[in-house]
Amino acid sequence: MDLTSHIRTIPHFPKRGIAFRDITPLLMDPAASDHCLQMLLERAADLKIDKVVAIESRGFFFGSMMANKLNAGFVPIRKPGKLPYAIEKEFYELEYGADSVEIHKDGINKGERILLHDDVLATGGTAKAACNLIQRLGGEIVQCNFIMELVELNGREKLNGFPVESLLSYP
Ligand SMILES: O=P(O)(O)OC[C@H]1O[C@H](OP(=O)(O)OP(=O)(O)O)[C@H](O)[C@@H]1O
Ligand SMILES: Nc1ncnc2[nH]cnc12
Repeated sequence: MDLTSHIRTIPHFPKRGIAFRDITPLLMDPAASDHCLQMLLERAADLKIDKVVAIESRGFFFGSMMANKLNAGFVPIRKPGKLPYAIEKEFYELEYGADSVEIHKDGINKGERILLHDDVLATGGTAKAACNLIQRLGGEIVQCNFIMELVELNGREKLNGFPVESLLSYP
């Protein structure tokens, strides 16, 4: 199955010059979503994952599905001000703005094996900030896993030192 046919490109969203890669057609198609999930799981097979950590909001869809299938806990990394308990916070830049991300301090126990998931790896700013949070809490990042990477933005370089897997590559 060709997953790219379920990803829609919207020119100039959310800003002029950005080609937005939209996964909502993939989410609407159960067979394609299941195929995507199986491909993500294949890449995480035998890694003995304790927790899947996923990034708000588009990382939550397949992140929570993977956690369920891997019999792992699910931990959200959220935009600022959304998590109710004690947090760790990290600032980052992205392709079209700057922001910060937060995680609950009790989301990860020292030494736990972590799979980080998001839909898109672009500049890598968000994922790198997420990795910093995970490491601050003592988690071991065993894989950073994405549906797609936007190769020209070199996100992989920012995640230097972590194993990175993505299903699809876009310019
Ligand atoms: O590699 P980067 O340059 O950091 O960009 C990638 C991030 O940008 C998008 O999220 P966005 O901030 O648009 O939020 P959303 O998932 O809530 O739509 C995407 O889902 C990643 O989280
Ligand atoms: N071009 C893009 N499309 C979808 N999500 C993104 N996150 C960062 N850049 C993006």
